[in-house]
Amino acid sequence: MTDQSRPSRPVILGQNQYGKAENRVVKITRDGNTHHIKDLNVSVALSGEMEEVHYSGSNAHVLPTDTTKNTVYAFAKEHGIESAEQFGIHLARHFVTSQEPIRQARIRIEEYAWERIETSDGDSTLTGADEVKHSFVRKGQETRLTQITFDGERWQVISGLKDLTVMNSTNSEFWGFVKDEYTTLKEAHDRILATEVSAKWRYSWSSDDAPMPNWENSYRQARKHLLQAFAETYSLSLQQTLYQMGSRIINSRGEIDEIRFSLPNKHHFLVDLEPFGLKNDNEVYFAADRPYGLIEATVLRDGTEPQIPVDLTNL
Ligand SMILES: O=c1[nH]c(=O)c2[nH]c(=O)[nH]c2[nH]1
Repeated sequence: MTDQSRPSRPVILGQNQYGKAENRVVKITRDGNTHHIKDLNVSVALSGEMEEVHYSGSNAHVLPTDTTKNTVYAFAKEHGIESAEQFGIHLARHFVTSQEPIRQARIRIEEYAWERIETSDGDSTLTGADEVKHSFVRKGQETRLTQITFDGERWQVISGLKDLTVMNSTNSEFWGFVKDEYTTLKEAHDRILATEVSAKWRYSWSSDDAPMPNWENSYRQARKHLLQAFAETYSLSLQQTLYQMGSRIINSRGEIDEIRFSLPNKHHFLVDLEPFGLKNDNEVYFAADRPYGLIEATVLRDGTEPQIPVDLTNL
């Protein structure tokens, strides 16, 4: 618009940008039995000739934010995610070169790092074809917790962890569930299973007359058994995985009698890429943050009384 044609306005538009923020894209690459994860949070901000949509509401220059979201997921399939930089460059170039009014694209990406869970040598219940490398723990330390109570005579020690995020990119199904008139969930025979483990375990030690457990070693071992049980369980529900994690700890650690889990089911939905002529062969997922299923239970040694409060959210 030239200066002559621009209507004079008492209030003018300053810097502006728009796009879809925080597109949570998870890409699984299957290299035979070995799976690789790329887990990104991608925010798109576009700017250019966007005066009219602000002044008059004309959308003639507006590529919908919904389209920018679809582009992120379609590009994950079409171009893969080699690195956050390569992926962001692809996207930015696409928006600026394909849409005349768009003069600048800013792509911000957070990448969440994952490392493989080392499985146990002999304990695994998986055999042969099941033994895929598909289990990951998110990098970054979990928070370790403990609560000590003493009444002058008896001790109660409850320890545990929170924010330990784990994912299996296969070996998880969910089907055969109750269906009523409101049920729309499709049965899943190969889904992602991901959760952020919050676990509190109670030590049987309660008297100064008994030897104290080695707290450092016990924590390390409980964490290890929990992770290995997660990785080595072929899961038909998160509830089953929860029980497996708890029973592995109770069976392997004589000093622990009870364990309480709170497991959010971090849903990963397959993105429908059909509208873009692309087949999504269990590769590109939308990682939803809410709502989430919340699976909670106590697992305890037979013959012991539960003592961990059910709603112990923070120690
Ligand atoms: O492992 C699961 N347990 C459930 O109870 C449940 N419910 C649901 O919708 N998805 C799942 N997944």
